[in-house]
Amino acid sequence: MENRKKIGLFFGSFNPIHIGHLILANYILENSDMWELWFIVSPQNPFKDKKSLLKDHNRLDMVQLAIKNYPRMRASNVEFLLPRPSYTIDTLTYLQEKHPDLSFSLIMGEDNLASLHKWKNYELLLEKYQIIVYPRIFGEEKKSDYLQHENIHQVKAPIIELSATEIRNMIKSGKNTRPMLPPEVFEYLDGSSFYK
Ligand SMILES: Nc1ncnc2c1ncn2[C@@H]1O[C@H](COP(=O)(O)OP(=O)(O)OP(=O)(O)O)[C@@H](O)[C@H]1O
Ligand SMILES: O=C(O)c1ccc[n+]([C@@H]2O[C@H](COP(=O)([O-])O)[C@@H](O)[C@H]2O)c1
Repeated sequence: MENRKKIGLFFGSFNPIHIGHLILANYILENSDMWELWFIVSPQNPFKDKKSLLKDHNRLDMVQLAIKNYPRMRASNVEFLLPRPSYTIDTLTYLQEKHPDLSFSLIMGEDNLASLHKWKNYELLLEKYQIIVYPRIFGEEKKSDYLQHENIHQVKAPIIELSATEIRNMIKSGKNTRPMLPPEVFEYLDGSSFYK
């Protein structure tokens, strides 16, 4: 019988964190036996376009601002300190060794599950960790073969189809993004030149 405290890990670049992320995180905390949910801010990925990617610490700052009134959410910079590119299995292994008293699960959209077979050591990841999968509207017609796996748990979280890319584009063209961002994140960006 598992009696370690459960922690849900939500990985992303959070460039910036938006209300889609926050609504999902809150839904999972309120509808599961998770003790806490940790946002793992991914560092600048050398394989991705860096042009509009803010520095690691700016994205971490925004996550911290967004969750300051959510005591069961935390922001983690663990991947800033690990070798790059960051592979999820390596981060999970590191965290599990550092916190043997905690039990980590991965939170993932259906879109990411569809490409899980391309991830580093995905079989090990599936075997050792629980994965919570939430719905996304995405192009892939075929549902993942792993949906039936015993370590995959589907949740019916509401789908708020916002993307950070859309928000960055709106800021660039001078449009109002206030309703899409946590208020503290809106203020942080509004007073800066980021994405403009
Ligand atoms: N609206 C949303 N609702 C729930 N999950 C989301 C939403 N948007 C993105 N995610 C998921 O959150 C994680 C982190 O997202 P990420 O930082 O890549 O945001 P994004 O909005 O997809 O960014 P970008 O548009 O820059 O690619 C990813 O696993 C992604 O699939
Ligand atoms: O470990 C891997 O091989 C791996 C491959 C692709 C993506 N990921 C993780 O999935 C997270 C979301 O990926 P993406 O491409 O939707 O930004 C990202 O933060 C990575 O931590 C991990």
